[in-house]
Amino acid sequence: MPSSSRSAKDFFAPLAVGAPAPVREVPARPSRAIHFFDPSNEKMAAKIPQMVGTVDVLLGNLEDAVKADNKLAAREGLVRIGRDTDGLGGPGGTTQLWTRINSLDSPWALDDLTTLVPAIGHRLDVIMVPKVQGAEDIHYVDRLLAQLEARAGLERPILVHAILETARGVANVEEICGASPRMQGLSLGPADLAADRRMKTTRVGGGHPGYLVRQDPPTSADGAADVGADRTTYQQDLWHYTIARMVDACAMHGIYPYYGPFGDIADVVACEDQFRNAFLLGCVGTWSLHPKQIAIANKVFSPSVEDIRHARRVVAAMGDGTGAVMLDGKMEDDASLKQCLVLVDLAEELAAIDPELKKQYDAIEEG
Ligand SMILES: CC(=O)SCCNC(=O)CCNC(=O)[C@H](O)C(C)(C)COP(=O)(O)OP(=O)(O)OC[C@H]1O[C@@H](n2cnc3c(N)ncnc32)[C@H](O)[C@@H]1OP(=O)(O)O
Ligand SMILES: O=CC(=O)O
Ligand SMILES: [Mg+2]
Repeated sequence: MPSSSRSAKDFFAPLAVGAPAPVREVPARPSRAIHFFDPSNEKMAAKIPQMVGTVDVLLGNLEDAVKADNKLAAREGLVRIGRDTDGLGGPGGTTQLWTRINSLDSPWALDDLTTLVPAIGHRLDVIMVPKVQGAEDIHYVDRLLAQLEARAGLERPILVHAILETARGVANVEEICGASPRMQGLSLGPADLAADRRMKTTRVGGGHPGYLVRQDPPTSADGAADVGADRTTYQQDLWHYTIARMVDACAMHGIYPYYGPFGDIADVVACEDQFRNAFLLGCVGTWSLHPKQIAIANKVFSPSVEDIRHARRVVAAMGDGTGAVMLDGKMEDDASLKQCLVLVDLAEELAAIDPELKKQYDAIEEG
């Protein structure tokens, strides 16, 4: 039952006469990397046509990281790219086209929506809304999009993705996810969230060496603790709590969770670790801020050949899917089978759009 102020019977009704019918199920389209670009940056914009087909999602960013003086140029640049780029966005697109609009309290958000939907609404797959505080923000966008879609004669609804980057947004995460059938997913916004929570960090995502636990001190023969002794410390994940909440809220509402930005572009190793933590916890993808983060995201958010080999063995060993069996000294049953099916299904979805991955997964059967 969706947590919305609308009754269950009205939940899937269009919000404006002539608007397309809302989706009943959010399409599971691969979106391992949501690659951000600034459409007002001519060098970046020029690279977009050749990036189609090399990344699951291209996102024209209009919000933070676009200078205030360039907001109009970014919006217009995105309209041009959406209109003129083959294979980008819409039902037949090989790469999805998303945008991140400006925040709803900014001077730009209204014009972002009223410009983009009539101009390139047929190409736009998902609109990312930043700094979402509660269901009321989604309801506002939901109704406005329905009106704009009706006026533009669009045949399919544009989906909505919220960034979780305020304390109130985190507190309201379940109602945000259930606020509209348009809700496609959520991304973690660690930079704004850190500021809003008054965390004492200065980074865009990732860990912090000060957030750690330390091994207990050794004790001497008389039982005294030697607190000055060298002790191993273990850096902890600042984002574990929020990602886990986000994953549960998304799973409950049948929508998709994503990690967000990793700002240390040079540290490709820690970036991969952060992405993998999110993947293992249930996220389906992440943002990419720089071209070199696309390959990292594609690698991490595609199940490994080893995992698929194992998952297929469990599926085969479990026969009709009930009971318990032993495989390599380990017990497998209905629950581990379900985990394996998550991986096998994901591999099939990815293989359908990624020929290189398909070759690797197909080779498992031969080998
Ligand atoms: C907290 C948040 O809100 S995060 C989301 C908002 N932030 C963003 O969207 C940032 C997007 N990324 C960027 O702006 C840039 O990648 C930066 C500023 C991080 C680094 O930019 P640069 O210093 O130019 O990077 P670098 O010199 O390595 O770029 C190499 C090439 O890749 C291009 N490039 C860099 N980033 C991108 C991108 N995101 N998309 C496409 N091309 C890009 C550059 O234009 C450059 O092209 P060139 O070889 O023709 O000169
Ligand atoms: O928008 C992203 C963030 O981390 O803030
Ligand atoms: Mg932000």
